[in-house]
Amino acid sequence: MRRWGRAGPGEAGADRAGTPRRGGCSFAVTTGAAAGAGPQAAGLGRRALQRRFRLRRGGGRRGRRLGGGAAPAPRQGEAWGRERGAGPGAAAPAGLLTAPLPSSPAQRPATTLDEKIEKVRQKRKVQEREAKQAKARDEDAENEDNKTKREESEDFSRNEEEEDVESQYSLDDETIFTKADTVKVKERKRSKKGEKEAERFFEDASQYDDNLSFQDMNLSRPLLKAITALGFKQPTPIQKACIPVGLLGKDICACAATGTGKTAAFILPVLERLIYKPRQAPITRVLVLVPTRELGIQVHSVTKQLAQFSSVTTCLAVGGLDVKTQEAALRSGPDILIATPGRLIDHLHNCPSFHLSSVEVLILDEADRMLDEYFEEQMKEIIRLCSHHRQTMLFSATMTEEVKDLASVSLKNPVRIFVNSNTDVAPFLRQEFIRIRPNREGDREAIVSALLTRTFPDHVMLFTQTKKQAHRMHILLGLMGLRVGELHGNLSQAQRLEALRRFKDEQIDILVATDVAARGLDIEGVKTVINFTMPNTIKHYVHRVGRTARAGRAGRSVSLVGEEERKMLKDIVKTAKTPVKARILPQDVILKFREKIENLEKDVYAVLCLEREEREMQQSEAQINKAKKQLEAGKQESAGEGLERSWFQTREERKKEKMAKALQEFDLALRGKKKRKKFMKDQQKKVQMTPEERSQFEILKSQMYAERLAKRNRRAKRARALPEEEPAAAPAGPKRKKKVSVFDEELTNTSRKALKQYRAGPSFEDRKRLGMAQRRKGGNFKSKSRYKRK
Ligand SMILES: Nc1ncnc2c1ncn2[C@@H]1O[C@H](COP(=O)(O)OP(=O)(O)OP(=O)(O)O)[C@@H](O)[C@H]1O
Repeated sequence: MRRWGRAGPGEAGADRAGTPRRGGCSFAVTTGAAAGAGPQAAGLGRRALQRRFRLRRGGGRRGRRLGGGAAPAPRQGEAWGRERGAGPGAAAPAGLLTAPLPSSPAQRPATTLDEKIEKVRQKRKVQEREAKQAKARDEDAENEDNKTKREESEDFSRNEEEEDVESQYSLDDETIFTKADTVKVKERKRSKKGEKEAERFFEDASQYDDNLSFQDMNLSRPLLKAITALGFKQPTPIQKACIPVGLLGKDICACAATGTGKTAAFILPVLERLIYKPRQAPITRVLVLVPTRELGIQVHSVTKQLAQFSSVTTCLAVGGLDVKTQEAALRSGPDILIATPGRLIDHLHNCPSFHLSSVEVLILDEADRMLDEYFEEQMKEIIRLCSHHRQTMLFSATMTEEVKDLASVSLKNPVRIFVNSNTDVAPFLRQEFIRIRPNREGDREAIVSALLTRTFPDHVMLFTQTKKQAHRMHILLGLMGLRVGELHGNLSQAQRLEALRRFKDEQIDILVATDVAARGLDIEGVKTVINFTMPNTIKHYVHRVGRTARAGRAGRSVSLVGEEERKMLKDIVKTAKTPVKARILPQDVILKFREKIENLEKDVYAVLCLEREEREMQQSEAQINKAKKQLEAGKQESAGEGLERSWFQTREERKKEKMAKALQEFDLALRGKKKRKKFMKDQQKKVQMTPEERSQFEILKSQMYAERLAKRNRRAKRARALPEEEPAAAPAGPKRKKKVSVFDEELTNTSRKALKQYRAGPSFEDRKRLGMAQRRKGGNFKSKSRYKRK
């Protein structure tokens, strides 16, 4: 039962692609700047035509599966395409959003990955047709009577050109479709210990008035109008709980499941405050920090939609978009600033008139991520620069409860609002798992391909652990004839946004992504999330599967679980509120797909080769451009224009800092058994380092240990702690007594008698003996005496 939801599809505010409605927003300008994004390649037009041809004929696998009623592929270049004046199929080269490209070879159009895949597919198709014709000719020679039959077949093969490709790359074997997967309910093993009560360390307002409506919340008319325009009928539980507390100006630490409307829960009270108490001068009063650029764009878009009937101004400052435009927008003092930490610090250091001392409200969306080690230094810097008298609000679906983790934002009497526990998945999510046996790890690609071809053909997000994996899956699935895109950190910002847009506009059916797309993204209509491998932590899992089953809708996640990932699966089953399912694919289907993938390996290689060639070309062109730019910069510098931007932390610095921190902890851990044990435990709990970082850390660790050891050996030792020097191997023969000097004897003799004598000073006989000796040498006994005491 849905208790809340939108008023209906296609209503106002449906545009969540980040297209702003009002001017003055940096995103609008910068996306506009990206307009030049490469021309639309001819290959794409051909592809669209082929697809239309296939649908018209009612043939083709996809057409059949969709009941022949599938709409033709959306016209490329619609929506954003018109605004940006670019063919969406063409990915913009890196840096396009940040600087105008010089007019020279770099403007040479690059082909997209999809075009390369299509090229390889076409080539393969020609080869196969030729092979088929050759085979037919052989048969013809053998049997003259079948001549007419052969002609028919050739005719057919010419006409059904497209069908050939489909059957080769997709599925010629009908059993693959007819044989269904088995789905069983997974038994839940309840923890005997029982659930640990959450530590209650500040005021708790997790209980909310279920009958509260937006009208009861004392929100201004412009906000109520915007809420209606967005199609929100009832507030969601987190909105019911948070908005009244937020309006009181209290600090909040909130947790609610994915897709339950946390963005509106923190933006609405803030907008109300800004409308109620208008600014005297143009200053930034609200700062919203988010971990990823795409999320920044989305939060900015939601904020603009909610503020559309008020005079509140907003600004977006995230990486990958034009710096100069953002600087200009910041100088105008927007009321609300939405930013990623890195770009914000960049502006704070390089834009003299911009500061955070006027910030009245600080919001951390995905707060647990913002407070983890990755952003630690940047967050310290930002919080240092913010006003002390501010309201702070923290939101996440996996909100931490550890006081020490929250300490850095110095919350003042914060109110804890946990509508869900921090391991709860979205309420209408159906979770499925596919077991990968230890010796069948190589089946993952085949299983995912089978799922996407047979069961979940569209509106799917496929999460992989690495960028390389994501890229390979894009190629592989593309070669199978599926409409795929990829989203990860190896792409330029323009390419990332383009992939997202194509997925939202249903130009592609499957988006292969890394964890960069796991948090916060609200893409309407995602039906299925597939995990190629389980993520590192349950938190990551909750966010990944949270890309579906949003806003009261149903969704499904299918995760492949290897032997090593079973522990996480057990934890998920334990905390699940609805039964978790186990899906089993028929073995012969998996085998069929394995075979298909093996046959496609050559084509994958061909696509990779095309990519490499193109990359090399682009690199040399980029070098030429760089040299050109340097020449120009030289001229500008001499004209006094070349001002360098200063950076808070370079990537290298951040890496070094991370390493230094780990080493510091290790150093501490060396000092005691207890600390060492704790350190080891903490290390296990922490998010894993990359293999390179781990090996570097291990090297540094051993170096450090050696240094400590050397230092310890160099340290001056106490006489009594000195180890006895090992006597050299004594020569054979009678033992000779070692001659000990008086000096040695006196200094090393620690017997009670000798010490007493030392304290009492030299005896009369000694003094006499030494005095005589001194006088003989012509010295003064008193001043030169070895017994002289201080
Ligand atoms: N009161 C409401 N009624 C109907 N739909 C709503 C309401 N509030 C928010 N939504 C919609 O719910 C969807 C999810 O909202 P939002 O992105 O804020 O979720 P979230 O809790 O921040 O998710 P995540 O944890 O993944 O970041 C959005 O499409 C939003 O428009």
